[in-house]
Amino acid sequence: MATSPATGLPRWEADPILIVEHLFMRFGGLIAVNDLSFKVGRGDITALIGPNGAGKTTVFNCITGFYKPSEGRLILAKGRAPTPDEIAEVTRIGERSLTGRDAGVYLLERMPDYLVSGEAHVARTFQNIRLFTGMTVLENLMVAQHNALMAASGYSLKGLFGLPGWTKAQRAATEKAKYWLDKVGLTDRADDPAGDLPYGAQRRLEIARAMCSEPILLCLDEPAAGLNPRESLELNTLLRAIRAEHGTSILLIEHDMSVVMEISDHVVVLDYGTKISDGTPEAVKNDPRVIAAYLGVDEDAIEEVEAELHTESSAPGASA
Ligand SMILES: Nc1ncnc2c1ncn2[C@@H]1O[C@H](COP(=O)(O)OP(=O)(O)OP(=O)(O)O)[C@@H](O)[C@H]1O
Repeated sequence: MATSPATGLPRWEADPILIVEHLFMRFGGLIAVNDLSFKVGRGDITALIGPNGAGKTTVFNCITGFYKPSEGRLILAKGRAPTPDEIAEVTRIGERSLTGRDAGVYLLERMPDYLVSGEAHVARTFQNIRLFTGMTVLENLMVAQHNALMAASGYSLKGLFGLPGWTKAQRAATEKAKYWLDKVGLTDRADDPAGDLPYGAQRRLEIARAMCSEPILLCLDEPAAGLNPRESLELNTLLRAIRAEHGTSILLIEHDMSVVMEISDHVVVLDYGTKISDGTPEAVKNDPRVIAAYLGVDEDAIEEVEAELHTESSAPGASA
């Protein structure tokens, strides 16, 4: 577990990039997310897991501005952990963010999706792949940089006349697209329609597209869904490289436990919209409430699972 050298606390406590506080999401009478609080450590890979219908995608939709939460605060901290005073100040003044030279505090629940991605630099992928299937692989990565190119054009005709600022921005966008094509192993498919790629390659392209917007937090909704074991291993390598080489914090929803347990620093478990466990992969894996939720047993059976786990771990020769 990555801990802060100064405090010995896990990184998600010592230096959170995202703080989810008392999040509620109601759809009519259904409470999809019920008083959820957790933190995402800066530079960590954090997994949000739970049985089907637990509320995971709803949490993503709240963080990324697709849904406006019924209640709760979603604090994104750019640069460094915010002080309680900074959080209180931005909340009090009713603004979406408070930004300085080296850091910024964003209240994501106050921001529409295009500002969550464009200003707070939170990018996401979807459970059902959403590429522009008729465009080429390269074009998909260029479209992802549309905001930066529009800004360079001064929202004017500069681009049409090929003025230097715009030409430079366009070259930088092409270079970035090439870099990510190489990273995800799709350089030789650059000119093929994205829809022609095999499923695993489309998933990698989605991640490359998200990375082209230079996010500080990358939210991946089931990135390993539909991948074969070899592709799952490649995904693990790609996500580790993104974290190591770009310092991007990653929050992922995943059902594939080989991915979750292998690469996560921190795991948060939801069941029926409520957090039932939060800790290292090892701690969560052995939490009787998590085992019970996945096995679909009721509250009474949790004690039995707990007792069984205890017996197993204290049996002679049992490994820790
Ligand atoms: N827009 C919506 N309107 C009404 N109910 C919704 C809406 N979105 C989600 N729900 C409900 O909220 C609950 C949580 O759904 P959600 O998709 O967040 O779960 P999940 O954990 O992501 O599930 P899965 O692992 O199957 O993708 C479900 O009961 C779902 O039917």
